[in-house]
Amino acid sequence: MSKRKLSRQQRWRIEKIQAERAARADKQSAREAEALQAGEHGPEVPGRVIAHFGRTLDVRAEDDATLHRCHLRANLDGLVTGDRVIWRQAQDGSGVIVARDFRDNVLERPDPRGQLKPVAANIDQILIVFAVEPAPFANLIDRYLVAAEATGITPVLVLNKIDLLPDGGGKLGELLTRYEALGYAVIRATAQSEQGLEALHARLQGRTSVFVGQSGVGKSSLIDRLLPDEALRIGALSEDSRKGTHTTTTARLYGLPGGGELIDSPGIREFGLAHLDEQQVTEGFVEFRDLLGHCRFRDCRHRDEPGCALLAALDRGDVSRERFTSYRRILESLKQA
Ligand SMILES: Nc1nc2c(ncn2[C@@H]2O[C@H](COP(=O)(O)OP(=O)(O)OP(=O)(O)O)[C@@H](O)[C@H]2O)c(=O)[nH]1
Ligand SMILES: [Zn+2]
Repeated sequence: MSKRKLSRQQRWRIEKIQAERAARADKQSAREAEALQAGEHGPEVPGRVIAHFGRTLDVRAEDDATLHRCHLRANLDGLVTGDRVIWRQAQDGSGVIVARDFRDNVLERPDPRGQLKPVAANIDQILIVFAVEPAPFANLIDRYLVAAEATGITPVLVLNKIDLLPDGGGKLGELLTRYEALGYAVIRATAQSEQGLEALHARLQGRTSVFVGQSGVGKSSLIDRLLPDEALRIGALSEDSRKGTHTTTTARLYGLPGGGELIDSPGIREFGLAHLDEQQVTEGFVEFRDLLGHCRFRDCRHRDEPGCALLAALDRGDVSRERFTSYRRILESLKQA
């Protein structure tokens, strides 16, 4: 047998395997389509993914907020917590997801191999929690803001542990005024008392939020207060997921008793800056945006170039020294990473 013939035969085998695989997938789709057509499922209704475990997902019906264990139609993939979907209910209360709605946005995180993976979708705001103690190190808030800006999701600053704040607000008070002047919402909170969360409750109403922030700032304490009923916190879990290890890793959507929704997972809490490039960092500084494109050189890197619009704004005092230094430091740290 000639070499060429052999390779043709190999090709034929591969094609045969692929055809068989496609046929199997078609068959499954056909079975599903048949079941759907036979009226074994109810009408198409909207829902939201509140957790997912591979090809099995928990979906909350939008009309009555009931939870349903659903599986995916064969041709649908890559759903994440927070996705809005169209699904159909089976007689036993389970369901099949038939379509995914457009996403307003998606939060991504690098997997262990460094590849970006979506973890949650349709988030209205990223609550960046920091605290009086441990005090945020220089640039920390800017780092989070830049990372949040890159997702297109609105960042909100939450200063926790205000019970530990010195009279007059101290240095942190000044810092916050600076961010408020840039247009960021700043919420003051303390997990020490129920009244300490009033501003936070108001901000969470009617929105889907995630909490991020450095270790020890009180994210767990705040979330425990917001979801006081433990049953509520695990209420969404079905039998198998409670037994499995998924609970600690996958993102989950919780309805807050005071209104609003929270998507939470250890991975989301650690959301940071790892995967940004220089342009994203530059655009992540909101006060730079109107200046970008006005430098004399199109490829200006805003270091010491003549006619740099950013440096001119810095000289005029329109851009704060602290923020500009922070910008430089963040770029430096990207190079080292
Ligand atoms: N004084 C004071 N202490 C607080 C407040 N919120 C949380 N703490 C304390 O701060 C410590 C850290 O709180 P956690 O809720 O575990 O912080 P975390 O952000 O979830 O930390 P990680 O789980 O490491 O990410 C705990 O000892 C809390 O009791 C607050 O508002 N005021
Ligand atoms: Zn420039």
